[in-house]
Amino acid sequence: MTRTFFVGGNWKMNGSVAAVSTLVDGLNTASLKQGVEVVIAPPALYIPAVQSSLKAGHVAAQNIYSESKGAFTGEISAEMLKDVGVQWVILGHSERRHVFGETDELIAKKAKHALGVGLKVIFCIGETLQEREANKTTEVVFHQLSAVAQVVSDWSNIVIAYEPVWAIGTGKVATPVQAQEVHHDIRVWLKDHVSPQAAENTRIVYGGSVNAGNCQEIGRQADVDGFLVGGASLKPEFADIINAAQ
Ligand SMILES: O=C(CO)COP(=O)(O)O
Repeated sequence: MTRTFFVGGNWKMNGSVAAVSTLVDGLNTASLKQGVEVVIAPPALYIPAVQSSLKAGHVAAQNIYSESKGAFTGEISAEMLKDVGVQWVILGHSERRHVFGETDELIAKKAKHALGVGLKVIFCIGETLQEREANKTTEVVFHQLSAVAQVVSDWSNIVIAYEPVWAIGTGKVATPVQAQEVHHDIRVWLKDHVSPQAAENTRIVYGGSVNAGNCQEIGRQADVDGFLVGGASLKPEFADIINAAQ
């Protein structure tokens, strides 16, 4: 099975009514390669606006809580996303892990809940610079993967985003070789710990300072099935990144 190239745009906590409209108009009028799965994750408040106007892709939430409803001030649930027609959610993003202290266990609980409700999950993993320098990259990402594998057996609605923490928002992109190495290791891990089918079919996308200049070469690597883009997804060059699909 060939894996459909996937390009996500994570807008993080950026945007305004005017900026959202400009960004969506830009994507709607850009000439985009066919056959690429494009998913945009705006701040939750702007999801309906993007959803009703974006032609070239789907919408994701940037987070959910692990419960369906109740006294969880400030949170939104997987059920609410389904209710308004959202299909995707990003979970385990490095900023959720490091700024908001989300643990592997909480992220796994959220993933299980989201998948159970019928959402698709962009599941982010990645090591810090300190961990990479201590040669702990695979140990860290395998641990992050294991937490989800313990509670989820069907990976068909998961896209794995390998986002090395040191490359996020820093301008320090992983080299194509570095990205390929970790993506390959993740695929082997899936084969050994989930199934050969999951290894073959699961998209593993790269995130961390992806831009129009570096996306071609990273996207050409055998185990890179797309990108999760932060800063550059807020610029016209996002269209070039979509068009870097192999
Ligand atoms: O965190 C990211 C996408 O989720 C990557 O962010 P940047 O592309 O801004 O480095």
